Amino acid sequence: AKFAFGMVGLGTMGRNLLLNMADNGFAVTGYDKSEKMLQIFEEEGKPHNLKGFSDIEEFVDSLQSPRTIILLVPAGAIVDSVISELLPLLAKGDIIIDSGNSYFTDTSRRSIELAEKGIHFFGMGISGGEEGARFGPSMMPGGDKQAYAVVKDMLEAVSAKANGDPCVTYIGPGASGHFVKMTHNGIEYAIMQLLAEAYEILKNGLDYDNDQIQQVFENWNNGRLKSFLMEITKDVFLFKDVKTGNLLVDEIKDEAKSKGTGKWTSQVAMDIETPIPSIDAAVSTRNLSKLKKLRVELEKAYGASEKIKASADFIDDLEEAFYFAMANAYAQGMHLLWKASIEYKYELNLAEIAKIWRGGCIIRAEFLEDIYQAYKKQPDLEHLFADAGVQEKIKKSLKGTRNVVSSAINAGIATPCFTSALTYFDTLKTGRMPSNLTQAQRDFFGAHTFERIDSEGIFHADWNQKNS
Ligand SMILES: O=C(O)[C@H](O)[C@@H](O)[C@H](O)[C@H](O)COP(=O)(O)O
Repeated sequence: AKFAFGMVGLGTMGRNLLLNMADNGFAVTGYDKSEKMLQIFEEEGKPHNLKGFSDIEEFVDSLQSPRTIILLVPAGAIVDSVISELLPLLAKGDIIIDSGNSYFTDTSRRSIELAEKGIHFFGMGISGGEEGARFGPSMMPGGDKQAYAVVKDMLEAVSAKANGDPCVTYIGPGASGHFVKMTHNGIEYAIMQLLAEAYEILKNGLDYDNDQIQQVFENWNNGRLKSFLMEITKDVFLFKDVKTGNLLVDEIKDEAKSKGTGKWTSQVAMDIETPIPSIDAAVSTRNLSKLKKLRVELEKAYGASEKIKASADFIDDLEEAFYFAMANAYAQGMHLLWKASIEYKYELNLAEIAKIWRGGCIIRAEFLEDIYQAYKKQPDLEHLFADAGVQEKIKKSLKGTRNVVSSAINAGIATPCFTSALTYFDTLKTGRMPSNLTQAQRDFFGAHTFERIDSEGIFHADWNQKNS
């Protein structure tokens, strides 16, 4: 019998997703040029008697029609070369699903090119890492709505479940799936940066040792800050380095790497004028962390940060500040999706996106239930902070947040993500901003014109003229 689904790329993610599909009773096969990958796949696939191919023609020929081929290969040119290898072997109505972290404009180009050839193309974000792929990821497929019917049952079966709901839904047309995944990663960067800043405040601001730090994250994971990233963070502070006997985290270089999805999110947000400063701060801070030599030199020149003069309830304030800043990171990401849906005509359902992010993905968290309820209640909600339920919680966290951010600033402890969240919030809730002065200055030095508050029209003033 022919296979229902085929995977190109038998790296860990590709293999794990195939095993997950086989566990759910789907007839699957895989293709990879590397005999080694094929061997590992067949070894791991023994319980299901899984067989793969290193010959692409045999692979395509083994699939039932319409053929559904999932690509899990590195983003970029490799995706295009795999597609051009497959194309001559495919027929109208066949489906290709690119599940790597592809850049959304590449996905929209590919979906247009392939549609002209009668091939249905999906750009599908998959989140949850290797573990997620194996036992239940969150998936964000965008592409041809009709063709989605062919893969819907399979995706729902293999996906993570949150309150019994599958963590997958049809996201929208074209590159909407990869756009949503990119934004997911932007939020992921911000939450990870917030955890790093909380760690810095506890360690260098309050002189907490690793056990005390572990306890704080453990407590937080038992409360409203419960999340996948909080969970792995509390476990990181328990993980010993066999070599030194110390915690492994203390043996790791303080230089963060990145593969680009966070940067893309910030770049697009700038392009469509929807500020996401907490995510920008996380991207910039990873880049600053790479300047190790300069940082050490400047610490010598200017001195290190000081201890925080912490009030008795400072740890409670820190929990409030984390809640506030975390909410800001999600709110900025959701606002970017709201704007992108208009800008790129993605018709995004923000409630459904929050719903599928409640399980399986890296940013899964208790708070996503609040986000889901807010957008379910008001599907056209422009900004999460306009939701009454969220407003109450945000208001309660403000006092603690201001105390933590000002204490860190006074101690010289860098908190770019906490601070940018607070300044973003304070700017966003300012009805009359000082940008009238910016307009005056632009018109003064560049005749860039301005609008008046009392009448329609575009105005320019002769700023050098003496007041009569
Ligand atoms: O949702 C996920 O499963 C992750 O986000 C996944 O996509 C990957 O781990 C990131 O791309 C890492 O990104 P950086 O290397 O840029 O941190």
